[in-house]
Amino acid sequence: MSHRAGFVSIIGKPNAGKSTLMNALVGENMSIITPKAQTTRHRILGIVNTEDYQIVFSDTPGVIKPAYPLQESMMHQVNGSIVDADLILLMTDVNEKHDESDVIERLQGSLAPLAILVNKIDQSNEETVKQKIAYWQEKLQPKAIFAISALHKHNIQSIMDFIVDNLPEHPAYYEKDFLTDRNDRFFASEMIREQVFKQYQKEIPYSTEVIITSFKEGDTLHRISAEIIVERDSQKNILIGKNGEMLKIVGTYARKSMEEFFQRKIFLELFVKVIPDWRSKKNYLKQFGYED
Ligand SMILES: Nc1nc2c(ncn2[C@@H]2O[C@H](COP(=O)(O)OP(=O)(O)OP(=O)(O)O)[C@@H](O)[C@H]2O)c(=O)[nH]1
Repeated sequence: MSHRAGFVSIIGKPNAGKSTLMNALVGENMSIITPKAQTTRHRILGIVNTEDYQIVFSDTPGVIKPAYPLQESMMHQVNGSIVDADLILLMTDVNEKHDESDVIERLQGSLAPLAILVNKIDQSNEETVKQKIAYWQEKLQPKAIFAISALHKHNIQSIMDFIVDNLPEHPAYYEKDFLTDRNDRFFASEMIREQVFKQYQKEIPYSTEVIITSFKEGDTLHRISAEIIVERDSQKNILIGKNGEMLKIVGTYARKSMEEFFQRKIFLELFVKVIPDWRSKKNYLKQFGYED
């Protein structure tokens, strides 16, 4: 059989479980996962290679109506990955109460085959799952519908089989040892951002960006320095916490994630910096990698 390769985009609302699925499919923790919506801000490629095929997955930010320029950039990345897709996986939460018209609108115009994934069935019952499947069947007539639990890796293999069956015949797009388009600095910054999303409430996570200012690689130890950027002095105080306690917690957990990811000891230094309104300023968004 000849070689197959293609781009598979995972699209859906915030919190549907896209990053959890991508990690389950790729078998690595490429995308950070938190209980808060809008955790993923960039399109991230995760690549699965075998001798016979190459699947290039795109995890994408959740579809929202953008309220500020950072979110506009996030939605450009969603559109880009829909345009590129050979196959689209539409991720939906079985318990989603709102209609998903904004997601469906974005998919219009795409000719790529569509599979719908009804996720989090571990938090549902047979009757509801059946109703959801019937709903999506009628609404979009997809090529396939899967009831899954990304978290418990339930039905993941059926999705993989479907994808491989539907991949176009094509030579590999990337070298076969290539697993992602992102570098170690990106993953390091994401592991810090993950802790900011987990440890703080309200607007702090959404007002935060993480910049790696120094990354010195060693055989047994990586030395990493990072700046956590917030929008206001009040946020800086919350981030640091009384006697620096909160920042210490972020640093400890982020360091542990990094040690596991890089399989090295990590020395991590964190600084907090205020850049007023960075999420709305094109020059900062560009500098932070959001505008292409
Ligand atoms: N119970 C249950 N929870 C899940 C499942 N899949 C994902 N989750 C949880 O849902 C939350 C959101 O998961 P993510 O994978 O970050 O969702 P996402 O769609 O990438 O979110 P955004 O980055 O906001 O677009 C996390 O707390 C996950 O653990 C599932 O199958 N069952």
